[in-house]
Amino acid sequence: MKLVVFGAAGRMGRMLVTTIAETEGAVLHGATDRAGAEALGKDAGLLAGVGESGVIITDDVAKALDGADAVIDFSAPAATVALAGLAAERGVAHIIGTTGLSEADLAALADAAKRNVVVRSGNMSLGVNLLAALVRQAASALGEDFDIEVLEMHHRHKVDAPSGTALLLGEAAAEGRGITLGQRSVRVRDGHTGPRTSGDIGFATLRGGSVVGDHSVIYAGPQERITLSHHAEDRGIFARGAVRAALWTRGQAAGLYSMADVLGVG
Ligand SMILES: NC(=O)C1=CN([C@@H]2O[C@H](COP(=O)(O)OP(=O)(O)OC[C@H]3O[C@@H](n4cnc5c(N)ncnc54)[C@H](OP(=O)(O)O)[C@@H]3O)[C@@H](O)[C@H]2O)C=CC1
Ligand SMILES: O=C(O)C1=N[C@H](C(=O)O)C[C@H](O)C1
Repeated sequence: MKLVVFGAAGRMGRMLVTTIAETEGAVLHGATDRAGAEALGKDAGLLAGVGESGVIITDDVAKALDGADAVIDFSAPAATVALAGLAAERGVAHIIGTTGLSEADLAALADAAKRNVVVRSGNMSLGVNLLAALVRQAASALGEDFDIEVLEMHHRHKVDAPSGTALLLGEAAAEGRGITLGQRSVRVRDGHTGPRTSGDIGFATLRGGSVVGDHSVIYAGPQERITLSHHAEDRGIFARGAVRAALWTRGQAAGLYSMADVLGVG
């Protein structure tokens, strides 16, 4: 499969270039980054530290997509939405790891998925997608006397909150409870908040240092507490999931898929 890495100079972009070089059946076909980025004109493999790839990082996305099978995109919301249209026009499958997407962004991606194969997940790792299935199951088994709180910590450079993974886990808990997350989520608490409303799903965000990604779902009940957690130790887990998703798209019908579809969990 001929793969393009969009946002190739980023933390995940460089990890993706490395993972593609290590994956049988995957070939780096193109690498792009933002107009004006310092990395433009550099070899993507050299920048990632895996040796010369012969693929030069460009801001000409249309040209990079030419002849490609899939594009892997861990960038920023506006860039992801713009790319969705370009990829759909060319029939290049779109693997989306970008988080911090608004409702309008998600609607635009769903629209592109009517005519293209799109895989989107707030977390591409096997562990988190398995955790989501466990979170759903626990939420369904426990009643509203168990308060659900989602806690996450990430590195100091992360720009969106709550994390895509926290929202994915919150959605899983809401599904287990048979409720709509948007109507019951509490994403910020500050000042005199009053007591907790039974049935809400709360979120708490920590930022600092070089933490790759820690997530816990806490079920706080009367006199007991259950915690389900995942600790990401290396970005390679996300990149391997994304490349696996790209290989999985071969022969799939147009549609919006999740990592649970790719991994067969959940
Ligand atoms: N789903 C998952 O499993 C995971 C998701 N993520 C998500 O992936 C995204 C990227 O994370 P990370 O790699 O740490 O961030 P970085 O900031 O390191 O990388 C983002 C890259 O995208 C580039 N970019 C930004 N805007 C554009 C644009 N308009 N066109 C082309 N390229 C653009 C950036 O360029 P520049 O720096 O010049 O702006 C940068 O090279 C985030 O949303 C993060 O939450 C991260 C890890 C796992
Ligand atoms: O920005 C990150 O780094 C990460 N983002 C994703 C998220 O928002 O959950 C996935 C992972 O936790 C790392």
